[in-house]
Amino acid sequence: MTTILGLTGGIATGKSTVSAFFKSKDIPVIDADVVARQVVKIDSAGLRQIIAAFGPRFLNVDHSLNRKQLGELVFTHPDKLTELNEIMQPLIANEVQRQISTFKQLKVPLVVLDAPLLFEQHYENVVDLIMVVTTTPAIQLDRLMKRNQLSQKNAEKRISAQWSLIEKEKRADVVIDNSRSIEATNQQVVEWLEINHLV
Ligand SMILES: CC(C)(COP(=O)(O)OP(=O)(O)OC[C@H]1O[C@@H](n2cnc3c(N)ncnc32)[C@H](O)[C@@H]1O)[C@@H](O)C(=O)NCCC(=O)NCCS
Ligand SMILES: Nc1ncnc2c1ncn2[C@@H]1O[C@H](COP(=O)(O)OP(=O)(O)OP(=O)(O)O)[C@@H](O)[C@H]1O
Repeated sequence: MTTILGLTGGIATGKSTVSAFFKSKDIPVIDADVVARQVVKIDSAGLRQIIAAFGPRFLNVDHSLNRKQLGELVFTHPDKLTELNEIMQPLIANEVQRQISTFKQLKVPLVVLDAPLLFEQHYENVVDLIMVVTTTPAIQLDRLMKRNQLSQKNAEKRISAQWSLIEKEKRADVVIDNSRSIEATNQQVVEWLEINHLV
């Protein structure tokens, strides 16, 4: 039997940091952000749909998607984010399901699904357990501003495009506090995996 562990949290709370730890332990990770890039790669049907909806100004000269420009639009215009989600979420869900089926056929014991929008896009029924990586709102804002070179106002808009951390924590099987060192975070993950006989 395959256990699917959903890994989520808020933007910049540390999902990629925790998923890197799983990968270092040879536990396979399906990364919804990576899938989201695959479904809009150059010449894909997904990219054609986006350009039809948003216009050719969102293409780079090499005909790839200009992610920075599209991000700036959708995270400051909620109606545009809804439109983007309507195009992208079915494409992402399809590919995620395909990858999960493959791992199940191969009887891989533990697979992680790293999905920032796990709750918002209703992946609860796709996973067996949910791990929420969290931190304080102040640390989240600070890490996001630094990583993406965003003003406080734009970082706050990106945070508010997702459910609040409190709502996500309430629905978790385990909450990992990523407010201190990465080692302290990894230690919490290992302890929980061991207690639950997942490694
Ligand atoms: C708007 C886009 C082009 C901006 O690209 P960019 O390279 O700047 O950001 P990236 O994809 O690395 O996402 C960074 C983080 O933003 C947050 N985020 C991304 N998409 C969304 C969304 N639709 N709603 C809320 N938050 C989102 C997530 O926390 C994600 O980890 C891109 O985020 C996108 O295509 N989003 C729609 C697809 C999606 O929903 N992806 C999330 C996987 S479920
Ligand atoms: N414990 C930590 N201490 C200091 N910095 C950290 C810690 N954990 C993560 N960071 C940094 O915070 C930023 C956000 O972390 P990360 O990219 O893992 O978040 P994420 O949840 O995957 O983000 P996104 O939702 O955008 O994909 C990164 O720049 C990362 O290097």
